[in-house]
Amino acid sequence: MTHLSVVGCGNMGGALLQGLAESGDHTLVGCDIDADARASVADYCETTDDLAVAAEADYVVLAVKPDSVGDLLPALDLDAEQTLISIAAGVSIDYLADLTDAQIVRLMPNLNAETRNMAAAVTGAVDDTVRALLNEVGEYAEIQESEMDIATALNGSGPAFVFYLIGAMADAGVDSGLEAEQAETLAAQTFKGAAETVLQSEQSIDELIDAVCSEGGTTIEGMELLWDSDVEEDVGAAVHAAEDRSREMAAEFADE
Ligand SMILES: NC(=O)C1=CN([C@@H]2O[C@H](COP(=O)(O)OP(=O)(O)OC[C@H]3O[C@@H](n4cnc5c(N)ncnc54)[C@H](OP(=O)(O)O)[C@@H]3O)[C@@H](O)[C@H]2O)C=CC1
Ligand SMILES: O=C(O)[C@@H]1CCC=N1
Repeated sequence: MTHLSVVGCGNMGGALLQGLAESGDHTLVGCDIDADARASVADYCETTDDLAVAAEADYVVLAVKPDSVGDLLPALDLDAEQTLISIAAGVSIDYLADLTDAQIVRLMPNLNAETRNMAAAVTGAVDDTVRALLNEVGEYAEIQESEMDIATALNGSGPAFVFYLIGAMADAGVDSGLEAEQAETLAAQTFKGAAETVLQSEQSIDELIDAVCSEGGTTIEGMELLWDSDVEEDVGAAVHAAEDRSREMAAEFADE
């Protein structure tokens, strides 16, 4: 039985607790200074505002804003038998190692943990318990720490980019007369199904696009507009803007 605590039960810490609560052989504690944040995860775990209680866990997920890590981590006072799992964007293992004796795992999760569809990137002292926890809430890739900035952009920030695209597709449906709720369901389910198809199919993305485009049909009209546009470059630029910011944040912490 793994004893896991999550310090910071906001958007991401809360999503992890929600996803983990639905399965697995572990006890969960959520620690937050904010009463509303504690209330939001009370269905999924024991809650506390006492850092000392969170610090009793074998695995401690640090899910506070990057700026809070420097004050909070020394206060947790973890030992070498414990594992710290930091999800803070831009905060390096070297920076964390100066502040704790614990084994250090650096994880870039995403908000889809709450539905157990998380895509995560992980590096550092990853052991089988960490792997099992990540398997419970989705898919993960073990990467080099040097790849953390692009992972932060791709799978950490990525849900926001996808939400935006779902919104744009749904808005087009509303423009043409669908009810907002129907349009959102159709757009979101289309993304969900297309993602599952990409994951399960042995065909390439281009082959899958081709499979939807009937000759002289509807899809090719939209695809030709997309191929002639800057959308592909713009989506790539959005990912790289987030990657650049992650690198910039890492440099700010390295200077501290
Ligand atoms: N949001 C996301 O999708 C993702 C976020 N991350 C990373 O996760 C981390 C958290 O982000 P996010 O969940 O969005 O942030 P939130 O602000 O939503 O959550 C952070 C929570 O931590 C609480 N907190 C602050 N100080 C303490 C403390 N000393 N003890 C206990 N709790 C405390 C905050 O309370 P209060 O509000 O009162 O300060 C807040 O409830 C960040 O480092 C971010 O880089 C990583 C991947 C995805
Ligand atoms: O926007 C952020 O900084 C965090 C990290 C990745 C997703 N949210």
